Amino acid sequence: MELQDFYSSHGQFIGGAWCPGSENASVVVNPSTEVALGEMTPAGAAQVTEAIEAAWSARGAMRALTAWNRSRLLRRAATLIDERAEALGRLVALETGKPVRQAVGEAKASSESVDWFADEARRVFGMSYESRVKGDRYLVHMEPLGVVAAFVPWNFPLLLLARKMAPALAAGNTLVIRPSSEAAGATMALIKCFEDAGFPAGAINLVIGRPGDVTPTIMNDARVAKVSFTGSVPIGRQIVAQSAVTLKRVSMELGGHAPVIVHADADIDAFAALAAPGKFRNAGQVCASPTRFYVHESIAREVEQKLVAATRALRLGSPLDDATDLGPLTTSRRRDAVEKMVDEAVSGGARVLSGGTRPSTMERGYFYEPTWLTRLQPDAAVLNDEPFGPIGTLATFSTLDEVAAEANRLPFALAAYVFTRSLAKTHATVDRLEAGVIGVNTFVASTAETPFGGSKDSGYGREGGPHAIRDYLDTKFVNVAMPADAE
Ligand SMILES: NC(=O)c1ccc[n+]([C@@H]2O[C@H](COP(=O)([O-])OP(=O)(O)OC[C@H]3O[C@@H](n4cnc5c(N)ncnc54)[C@H](O)[C@@H]3O)[C@@H](O)[C@H]2O)c1
Ligand SMILES: O=S(=O)(O)c1ccc(CO)cc1
Repeated sequence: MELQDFYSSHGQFIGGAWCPGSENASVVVNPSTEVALGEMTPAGAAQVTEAIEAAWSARGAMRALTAWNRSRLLRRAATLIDERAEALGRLVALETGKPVRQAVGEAKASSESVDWFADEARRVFGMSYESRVKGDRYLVHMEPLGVVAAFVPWNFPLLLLARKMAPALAAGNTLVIRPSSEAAGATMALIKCFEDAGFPAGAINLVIGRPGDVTPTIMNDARVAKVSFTGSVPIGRQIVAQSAVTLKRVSMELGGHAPVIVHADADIDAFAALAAPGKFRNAGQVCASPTRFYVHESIAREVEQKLVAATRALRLGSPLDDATDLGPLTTSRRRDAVEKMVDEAVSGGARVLSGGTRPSTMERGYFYEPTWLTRLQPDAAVLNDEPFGPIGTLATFSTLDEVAAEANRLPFALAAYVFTRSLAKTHATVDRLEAGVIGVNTFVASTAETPFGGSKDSGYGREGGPHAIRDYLDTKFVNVAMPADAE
């Protein structure tokens, strides 16, 4: 099916039916060609209210499902996502510019996440314990919150959506989802997997619209009990402030600026082989992307040479080509922001070790060369603001005290990475780092079964792992006193 036909036949998903949006059409652009993939009609505020009403009405149908039923539905959705992974990945590649192999990997990881929460649905345990009054019982029930709103960004439109939908549905909630319009088709195709799995009508609602039409409507509606947001720190702050009006619960998965500490005893070849693809995965548009690389001064020269060589071996090109490692940035505003950061750093005296420009080989598209910068001024924007693009910075250190202070200097505390062969150094470094997730000798910091999230300005709440479902549950205490004349 042509993408335009898919946008027209799908669109918004409200109360179990696909329908067009009520607002003027907007164009979805292919970031690697700058050509329109098609047009879709965004949802207006009235449709967002309809979606909240549908989710509110479907609470009963979701509560009528047993945990085993919810588990079966999630398992079916996971299987469908897995079966459709190639098609889902292709949509992500077209809409966001992510290389197709990485995009298919994202679809598979989304399936794993839904599959993992299919099991979690059956492990929502309450408690029963002895009362301080003989014969009475204290019971603690875990219950769904009701209607949950999920705001999902464009950089991992499948995985980040799956990580919100799966625990919310496993716990028995209903959903109103607002994805980024940049990845409209990929999101619709993922929602279709849940529809085809057989969730009750109204349990899952999708509204793709402009923030001004969608967000205030959701935030001001007291029927929405919780909001889970992934995106930038400034928008996260706005949503937390707005949540006060109706006292919604909030989970925030915001930005990062991950430090990487490479100790003197690290395996340099293994590090360089992981660091180049790790840094430039999805063109650096990953909140956990490794960004500030601190290398022990005794190995700095060798690390720099090997890192630059490994980076030059990466293939930049069409996201639809299986051999591509690096596609374009997803939006022109991201490419422009990256370009500005690099140009300002260079004006301030930074040295470019590789990249530092748009590639001369690509005539169109929001491409930017994988870039390494060194000798940066401490106040350079790239060392302080999240680059969210293909830029890595290199600096040296001599002591753990010095590098730990530098790593923790920023208000972000999402991911951090450490490379060493020593267990003692591993523990000493990990203990000092402020981060929600830490990779030691690896850039894999998140799996379906492990908790992902940050603290400080990087937000709060955890996605993935056994902790995640707690954010979607309410606790009810029941004190069962025996009547004096009970039989
Ligand atoms: N944590 C992440 O995974 C993640 C993902 C995407 C973007 N970002 C952050 O966003 C920045 C760049 O992205 P951008 O140019 O799209 O920035 P942005 O701040 O405009 O938007 C970030 C995300 O929030 C959404 N958004 C914007 N306004 C919103 C609102 N009022 N209500 C609900 N959602 C809203 C957008 O659709 C997008 O998905 C990056 O610097 C990065 O910090 C973070
Ligand atoms: O692919 S993952 O490493 O699991 C991952 C983690 C965080 C984010 C948020 O940008 C995206 C992907």
